Amino acid sequence: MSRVRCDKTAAWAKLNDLYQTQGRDFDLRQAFTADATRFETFSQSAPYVFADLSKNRIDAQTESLLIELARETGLEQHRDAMFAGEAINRTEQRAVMHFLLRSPADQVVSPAMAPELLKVHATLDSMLDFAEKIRHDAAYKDITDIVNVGIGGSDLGPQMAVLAMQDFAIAGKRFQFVSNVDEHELLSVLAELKPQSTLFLVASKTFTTPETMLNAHSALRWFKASGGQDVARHFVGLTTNLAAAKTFGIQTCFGFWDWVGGRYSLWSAIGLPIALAIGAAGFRELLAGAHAMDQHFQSAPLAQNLPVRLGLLDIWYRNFHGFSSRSIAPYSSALRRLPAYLQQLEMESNGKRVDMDGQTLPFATAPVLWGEPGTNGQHAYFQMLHQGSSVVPVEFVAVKNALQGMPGHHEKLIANVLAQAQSLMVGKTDVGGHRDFPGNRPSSFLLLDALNPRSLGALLALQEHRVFVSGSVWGINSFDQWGVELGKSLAQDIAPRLQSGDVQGLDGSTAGLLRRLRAT
Ligand SMILES: O=P(O)(O)OC[C@H]1O[C@H](O)[C@H](O)[C@@H](O)[C@@H]1O
Repeated sequence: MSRVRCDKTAAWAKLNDLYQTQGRDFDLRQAFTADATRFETFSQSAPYVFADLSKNRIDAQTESLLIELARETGLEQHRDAMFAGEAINRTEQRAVMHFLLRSPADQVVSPAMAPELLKVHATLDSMLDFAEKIRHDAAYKDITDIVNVGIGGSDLGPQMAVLAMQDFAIAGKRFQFVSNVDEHELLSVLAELKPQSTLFLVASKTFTTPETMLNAHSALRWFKASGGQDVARHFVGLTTNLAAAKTFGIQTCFGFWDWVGGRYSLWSAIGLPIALAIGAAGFRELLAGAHAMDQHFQSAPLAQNLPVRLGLLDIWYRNFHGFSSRSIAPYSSALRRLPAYLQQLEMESNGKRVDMDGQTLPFATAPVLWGEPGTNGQHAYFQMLHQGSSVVPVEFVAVKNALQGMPGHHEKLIANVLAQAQSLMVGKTDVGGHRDFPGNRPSSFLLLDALNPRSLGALLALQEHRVFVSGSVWGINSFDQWGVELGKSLAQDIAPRLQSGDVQGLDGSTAGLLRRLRAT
């Protein structure tokens, strides 16, 4: 499919004019004064997620031009190509079908996808049976600790989701995540464990990632050295590379397929820690929430399509306002790893400066994504959000109904998230100097009725699709990650040099550091 580059479309030129004439000076406070229905116009209900977008620097004209831009760049065709199973990951000649992992077994799909859907459900069923066995079978009662060894997409998604689902997690089992090759991480986890009560999940799409392989081998060595007997019972593989897992000594393996990108893999076997925590029914709820968002993305008109509205807003801010970052502020301690998960999702997907054909793009792409849970961030970097010299759009995530074990806490949390979004926008300019808040600082507000498996699934699928939308308009391949390869191969080159001291061919700085590291 040949597509028009976004900056060559008529809509882009019109958006540019709009920005120069009105967008640059857009004032949120005036916009609310002028339009009593602004909240309704710029809020959007989607499955299990309500979004208030009204505190963003947009009006009806901006949104309609952004939609024109989406149409001109072929967003809908691109989306439909993904859902049709076409190989839209062109640099790796792969389909992008993580949505299939959450499609019900009786979903009508194309003849080409039907065998894949069968494999998905066969694996899902056996993985969930296994999870239930570990959770409830008397034979596995002794397993109290589950250690996921993986990195990147084989760590961030499951770790974030297990933490997010803490209110639903089985009692009596602890979940740990070892990702860093820094031995401190593995050592501190192992220090608390006994081999006979530990289940290791070696999670790696490729089963070649050096950090994961070293951590897994070290865990295996510890297991044997501490008297562990039955490797097959205590090590499970989650991978597309079943042969490599077998060579490692693993017998129980749950597979997935090359059409699942690492950062899109928590719905696959990589989600086993989540299933162990919340059970088969809970995991199916997570998938159902994501599937509902998939359907919304596929079928809602663009103007009422939440992933589309968010993704296009990202374009407006990045390419016209020039905002170079977005802060994500989940007002939920359970969602404390959401920013890290979203960093990989967005920055590994869209952190690219060439189009599908490798041509350099003359405009900016993925913003820097960063954040911490609220209210913690307020006592750290919110100073800059309120009074700093750069405007950073904030995305708040809040939960309406939460478990209320202690009086007052949830209300305080909600009062704070509302107050932050409000004060960023309204500002305060009657005092002068240090005490002035310029206001007019944009934010989006995502509200979940409750944080449960279904709403979490929907929230995450929403984020996946909004990243798809901006990547698609920019014309980049959101599904490869060549940018991580160079560092990997140079690390392989450097490792033996740390032993030999050979600095031949290295740049001056790396050579100098290597000499210093070897000096006695
Ligand atoms: O799951 P694995 O094959 O071990 O890969 C783990 C991670 O490492 C790679 O370098 C990629 O940048 C990530 O996209 C991936 O999630």
